[in-house]
Amino acid sequence: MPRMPPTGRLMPPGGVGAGNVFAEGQEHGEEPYCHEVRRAGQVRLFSFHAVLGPETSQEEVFEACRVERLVNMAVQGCSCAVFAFGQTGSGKTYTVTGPHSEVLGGPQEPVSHGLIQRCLAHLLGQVQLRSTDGGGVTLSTSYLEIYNEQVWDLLDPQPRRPLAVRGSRTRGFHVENLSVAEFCSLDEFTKLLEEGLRNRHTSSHRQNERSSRGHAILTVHIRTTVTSADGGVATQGKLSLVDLAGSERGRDTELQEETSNINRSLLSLGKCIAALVDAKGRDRHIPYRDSKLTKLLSDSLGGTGVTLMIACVSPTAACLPETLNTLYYSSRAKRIRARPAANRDQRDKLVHSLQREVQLLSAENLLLRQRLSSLQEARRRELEAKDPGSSRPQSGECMWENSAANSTQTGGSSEPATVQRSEPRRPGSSSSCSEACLLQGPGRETDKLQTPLADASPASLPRPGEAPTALTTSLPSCHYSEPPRLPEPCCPCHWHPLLSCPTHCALQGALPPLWRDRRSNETDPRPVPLRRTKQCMGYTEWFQEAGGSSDQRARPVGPRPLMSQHRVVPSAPPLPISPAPFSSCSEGAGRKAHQRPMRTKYKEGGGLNIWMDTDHINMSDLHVWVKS
Ligand SMILES: Nc1ncnc2c1ncn2[C@@H]1O[C@H](COP(=O)(O)OP(=O)(O)OP(=O)(O)O)[C@@H](O)[C@H]1O
Repeated sequence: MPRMPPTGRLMPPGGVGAGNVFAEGQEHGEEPYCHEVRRAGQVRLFSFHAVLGPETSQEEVFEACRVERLVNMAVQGCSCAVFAFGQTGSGKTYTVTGPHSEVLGGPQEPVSHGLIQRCLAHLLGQVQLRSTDGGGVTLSTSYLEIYNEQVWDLLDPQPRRPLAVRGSRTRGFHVENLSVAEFCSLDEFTKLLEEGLRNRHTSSHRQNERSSRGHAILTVHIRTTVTSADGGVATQGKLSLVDLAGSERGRDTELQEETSNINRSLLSLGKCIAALVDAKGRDRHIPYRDSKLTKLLSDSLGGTGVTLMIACVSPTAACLPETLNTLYYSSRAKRIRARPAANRDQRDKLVHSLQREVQLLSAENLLLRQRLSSLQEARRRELEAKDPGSSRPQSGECMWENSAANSTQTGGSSEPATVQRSEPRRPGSSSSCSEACLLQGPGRETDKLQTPLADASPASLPRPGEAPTALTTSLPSCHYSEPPRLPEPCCPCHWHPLLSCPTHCALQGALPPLWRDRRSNETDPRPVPLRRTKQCMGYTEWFQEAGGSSDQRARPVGPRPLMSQHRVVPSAPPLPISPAPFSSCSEGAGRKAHQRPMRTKYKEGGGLNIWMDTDHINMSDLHVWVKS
């Protein structure tokens, strides 16, 4: 296909070489073609993946640029883009949509179809193939123009005001309220395309009778749904066809503002390309925010997309500086390395993130169990060393009973009870609780706890005043034979394994603190402070909260329910986190300079940020986390 206007076919002596279209494809891997630019004996050599002369047909351009491959990738869920870039009047619009006169003046000859129509014909063929295989595909399109740094909806017949470009973590940069039209056939699409082309801003100037004054971006969204039973995933692919406005040296005062806006946004695009090529590592800054064009092309340029750039040049000697600019620009763009990846459906993404969460929690569980058993082992050895034969709990003894006794003795004083002062024994434990219960019980019982919690519907959750039957029946009777009396607290934070108590726990060095529930002591006249926010709730408290109606929860007067009676007390003893490798805090609070975020845990009613204290973690812990 000839890539130059008919007026530019004459090559003046000593003028620019004959190649006009330079296809830059990030995904091409074959031997590049070279293009020579000569002037006054000087030679500049550029290499491209394809160089197409003036005689090349539209069909040949489509094939040489291998646009079919991009369409196939878009069907598989990638974000693909095709840019036409170059000087004004060099044939960008012609390449992308075909000649103006034909597109807008009646039925277009198939032979002059541009890349857009050819891509769509191929795409519809692919969709048909897929639907015969049992997969569903939904096609929709949007068409916008960036004119004078304002975004206009080309599919809106009466656009009243420019649209805003917004950025979000999930959607990236996008245009608010942009119309998206669904289509099923090439005819339907052609109508939409013609409507869009009619709404474009064009002007006449010396180099082009009908020059585009803005950048046009046509985006085809390809959403696949899974209907086959092969376990495939739903994807959301995107194919963007971009007809950039031509770079030019503005002499015409009428078009001065348009020209400077065009040049400014092309300059921003050039800066982004340079930054993408030069910068290395994750911390690189790409100035996408400099213009709306770069914002909207950010995912195609530097994200997980694949981009093909078609550089159009004019062969006249007068255009040599612009030609060289275009060739430098596109040579640099060629050096961007793409990392194509399919965009999976949000639901699929969620499933994968939850699976990862489960993995992390399993690793955490394993780590905590290991720590627990090593502490128990150390304690047994210590006791054996002190008094041989007395360290193993006798039949009928439970290590936690002493703790309960201690708690009773202190009679509700706020002095913290620690293991150093007395041997802790689980409250309410019976004679059947053995050493194995201490070492392995936590794991078994955590599993038991999790199963009914996972299956519980809100209706099946216990209300205040009711015993949590589903849970109590699944646990050893020794743990629920009487209302558990919790050991005295040392600070407001509960014994959630991931919570740290910077003051008390560090001092005590053995047990993390337990939340002292003063409400269990009806004679205590002191007001009950609200110790923790919902964001910090452990699952046992969530269980209580979920069980009661809001009315019951908000009851201001009267005897308060004995919360400890409804509390599901996990049988695992408080974990020895001293000093704590993990700590948590609600959003934005408690962050220290030496703490680095590990991950975010999703919880209902708010987030729980988990931080890793790098000063207090040992390498084996780190290994587990990094590996997971
Ligand atoms: N290969 C070609 N064969 C025949 N005519 C062409 C060719 N390329 C471009 N033209 C004609 O040259 C003129 C300018 O082309 P076009 O509008 O596509 O340029 P452009 O690069 O989009 O310019 P601008 O940036 O100003 O919009 C048009 O009339 C178009 O039909």
